[in-house]
Amino acid sequence: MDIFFRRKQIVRRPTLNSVVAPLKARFLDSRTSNSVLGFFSFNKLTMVSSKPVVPLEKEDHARDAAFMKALHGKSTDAAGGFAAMLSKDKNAKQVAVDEYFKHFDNKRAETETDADREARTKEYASLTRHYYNLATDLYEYGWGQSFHFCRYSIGESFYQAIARHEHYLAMKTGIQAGMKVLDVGCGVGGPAREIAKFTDAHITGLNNNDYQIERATRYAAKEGLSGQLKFVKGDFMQMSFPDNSFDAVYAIEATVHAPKLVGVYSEIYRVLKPGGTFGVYEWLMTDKYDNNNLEHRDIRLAIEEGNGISNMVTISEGLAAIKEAGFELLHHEDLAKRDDPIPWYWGIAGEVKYMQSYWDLFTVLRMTHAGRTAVHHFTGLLETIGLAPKGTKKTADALAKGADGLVAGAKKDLFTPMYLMVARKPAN
Ligand SMILES: CC(C)=CCC[C@@H](C)[C@H]1CC[C@H]2C3=C(CC[C@]12C)[C@@]1(C)CC[C@H](O)C[C@@H]1CC3
Repeated sequence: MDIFFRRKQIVRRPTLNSVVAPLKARFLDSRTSNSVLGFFSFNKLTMVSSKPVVPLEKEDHARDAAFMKALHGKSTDAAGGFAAMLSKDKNAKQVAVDEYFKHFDNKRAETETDADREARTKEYASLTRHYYNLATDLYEYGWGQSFHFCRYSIGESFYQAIARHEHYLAMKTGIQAGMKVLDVGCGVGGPAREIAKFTDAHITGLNNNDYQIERATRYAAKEGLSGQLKFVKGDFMQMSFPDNSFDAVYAIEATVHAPKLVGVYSEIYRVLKPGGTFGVYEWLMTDKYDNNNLEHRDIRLAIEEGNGISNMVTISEGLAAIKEAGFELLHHEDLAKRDDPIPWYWGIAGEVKYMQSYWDLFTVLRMTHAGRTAVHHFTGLLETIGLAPKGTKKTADALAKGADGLVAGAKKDLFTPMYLMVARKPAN
């Protein structure tokens, strides 16, 4: 409480903190007495051939569902990202902002230590969940409902290219009609809907963010796909599915949120049937990345902060992780290295010259520097007049900084968002 005097009388004026603190307390985990909005407990470890890989955060689905309701309320039903952004609860939003940015505020590449990175990985699930509590509406507004990059060809529209990237992974993973398929880190379900229509498979989307699950479920129903698709809440480092439950598994630019890739790949291996295939587009630093090089570290940290990532690793580490999980690697390739006429990052780099049709203009302008500057000022204005909750501009700025990191990483050949790995769980 902050105290000030009015007409010789002491009046207690609630500060944002005095409102937010009880809200944080409401989401305390009674079992651990940790603030599970941010902290973790060592109750479980992922194991690879009986070796512990990484401590896992304790899950609490009831707490997450309550927080989702408090923060997003009826905005789960809003027609588009921008409309949804305006109707959040401002105190809950402050909690999400604090819980996400505590991992990155005042952290600089110059002074970053291994302990900073380790602290982030210990809270991987809360970090990512809060990132998507903050970023999902902006993603939908600026990009659509498929949260990934893609390759582009001449004359192809933005959404056609996005769908083609999804079809390609479905094809490489061998997804067939009637198969039971898992989508790990499904976002709001754009790829799952497309792949379900493309292949006639049954797809389960796994996601740790309740808001995205609500939106994914609603979009699937709207397209009449509820019988073919379902969306399940859960941490991909500790899945609730029994062993050997899926014919195929895919993941599109999602497993990078894991604290350790071998952890999530091992869970995928466990739930996949023997002989089943796993296909992934992975975000990785290339093997040119040198953690002792300040410029490289700066780029990696900007990508992590702007994209909700606790610990991004290199291509060699990604390949080692998939093998360590037990997979037989069938194919691996950096698709960013294909000889494409249009680079994957052109949209976020604001290179309008690559636009393929005037129809794309509306989509593409929102991704460009000009579009981002407009969002920066507009969200600032909306916050000032009280139409958008505090933290909206900070989130938009972090996404923009992350986008600059992605472009710098791509141009310096330090980063790829489309390292394709296709792997098989050996048949018994
Ligand atoms: C975070 C991971 C692992 C994957 C998401 C990939 C992309 C869909 C996003 C990465 C950077 C994002 C940005 C936007 C949309 C979604 C991404 C391309 C915006 C264009 C949304 C509108 C904002 O005003 C600017 C954003 C820049 C970054």
